[in-house]
Amino acid sequence: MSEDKAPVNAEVLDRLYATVQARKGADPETSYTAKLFHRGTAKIAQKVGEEAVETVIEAVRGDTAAMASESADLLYHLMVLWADAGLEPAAVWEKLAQREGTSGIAEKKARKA
Ligand SMILES: N=c1c2ncn([C@@H]3O[C@H](COP(=O)(O)OP(=O)(O)OP(=O)(O)O)[C@@H](O)[C@H]3O)c2ncn1[C@@H]1O[C@H](COP(=O)(O)O)[C@@H](O)[C@H]1O
Repeated sequence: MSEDKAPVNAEVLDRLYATVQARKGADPETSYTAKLFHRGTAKIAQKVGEEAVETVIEAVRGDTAAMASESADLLYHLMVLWADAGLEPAAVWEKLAQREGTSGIAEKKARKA
């Protein structure tokens, strides 16, 4: 791998979010992200729902390559939804970090107690 190439790992999400943010106010004719912002929250939310459904369809079909592609579409549209709402990825990463080490079963029991 070349030295100057950005690493392909979860940091790609932070870079993607920065790109998405930078597209606010861009030309909807040349930027798909700007086009989504222009179409509004309901349309962006609809796209997130569609991509989520396409992802789970590929999971049930057992096509992991198609699932990876649909998952990328889903994450991209989710980033656009976050940016539209003014939600920073760091707030989500923090939630996940807070949950580290807590079993989902134990958490659910504590909620019901
Ligand atoms: N990661 C993505 C990404 N993933 C998917 N898509 C686009 O999402 C669209 C989804 O296709 P669909 O057929 O579901 O959508 P559609 O038919 O156009 O929309 P509707 O008719 O459903 O309204 C396709 O046009 C894909 O190219 C993306 N578009 C952009 N990005 C990232 O965003 C950056 C900025 O893109 P622009 O804003 O276009 O410059 C790019 O460099 C990428 O890093």
